[in-house]
Amino acid sequence: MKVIGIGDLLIPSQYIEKGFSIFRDSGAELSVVDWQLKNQEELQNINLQIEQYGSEAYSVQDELLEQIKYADILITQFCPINKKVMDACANLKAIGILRGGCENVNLEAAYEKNILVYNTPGRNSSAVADFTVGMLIAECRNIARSHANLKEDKWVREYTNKEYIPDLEGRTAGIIGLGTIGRKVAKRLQAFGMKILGYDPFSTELPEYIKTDSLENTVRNADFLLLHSRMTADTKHMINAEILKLMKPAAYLINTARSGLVDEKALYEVLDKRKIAGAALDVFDEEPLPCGYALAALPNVTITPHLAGSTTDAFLHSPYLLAQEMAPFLSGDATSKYIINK
Ligand SMILES: NC(=O)c1ccc[n+]([C@@H]2O[C@H](COP(=O)([O-])OP(=O)(O)OC[C@H]3O[C@@H](n4cnc5c(N)ncnc54)[C@H](O)[C@@H]3O)[C@@H](O)[C@H]2O)c1
Ligand SMILES: O=C(O)[C@H](O)COP(=O)(O)O
Repeated sequence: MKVIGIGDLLIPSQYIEKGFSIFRDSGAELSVVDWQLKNQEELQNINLQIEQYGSEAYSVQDELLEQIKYADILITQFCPINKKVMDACANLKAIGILRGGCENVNLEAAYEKNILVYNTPGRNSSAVADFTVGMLIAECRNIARSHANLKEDKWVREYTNKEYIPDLEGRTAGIIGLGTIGRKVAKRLQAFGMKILGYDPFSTELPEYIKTDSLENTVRNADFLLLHSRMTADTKHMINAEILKLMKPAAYLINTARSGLVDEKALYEVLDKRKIAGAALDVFDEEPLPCGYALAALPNVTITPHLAGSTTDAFLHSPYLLAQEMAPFLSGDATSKYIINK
């Protein structure tokens, strides 16, 4: 078996190479190449746009196709594995994706060609869950804006949310999407003494401290509304102007999932008019943020540049987790794994 890892700017080839130690025992022939991107901006735009337009919109350079054409197994995080790539790799039997989502794989094409697709759910779920809690506290306790003010020699102790600064204990977290990350966030917030209410039409076997309700009731009751759903055609703008109207004036919205889950213009309106207390956002309709982005200028928003999943631990663990997932395939007793995005 020839296994080829394709590194990118987020998981460079040296991390993939370390993760290959598990594959090594199977006697596979291992190599790694890099998907050469012009710059970080290109990667981030591709990450977002893949989910919007489908991976066939992107071409992989001919030089890369030449390097990977004999692969039996391809491993990558963000490199588009579209029909063109599958056509170029005549022996391809399996694709391993170092992500929870497989939006950069043309799953239909893989299915037609009988190529198995493996993903790595939860590879950075602890990273995102930790970060989400940090964002929540940073926003409602004015940590980031106080920091920015002090750096400019400004001693400011009062902000627009001065009537809405909550203790977390006893408050309600409304979690939309109770997958790997949503559940880890729930566990962390429960430890703060918060009540956990959630909405996820597909979730099963939840811990007893997570109560579920409709989307509307979850939003109505939340002191903190946290978005952790996957981005699909069905979830696009699920948090629209009508839903935002249901939020309490003292509530905060935290989004470390995907910006498309929220109608960003409607969110701007409710924040600008102080219909909700504030928001903390790691993801945006346009990434990297262009200069003068309206949301960024609001005084009741904490923002970060799509950083939630980026810990060294997550990058290091990803290839190991995927290799474990694919071990049965390498030892010849694969159960078919065709991933269909919800
Ligand atoms: N900011 C970052 O750096 C970063 C890093 C990793 C993941 N993410 C994003 O975080 C989100 C969660 O990731 P995950 O690994 O927990 O995914 P996951 O697939 O484990 O969980 C997603 C959950 O969304 C649920 N869902 C689907 N449709 C829904 C709907 N209509 N309403 C409510 N819930 C619905 C699914 O049932 C699932 O339980 C994803 O959007 C992912 O892209 C962001
Ligand atoms: O950059 C991100 O948002 C994540 O690393 C991608 O997360 P996903 O693979 O779970 O969609």
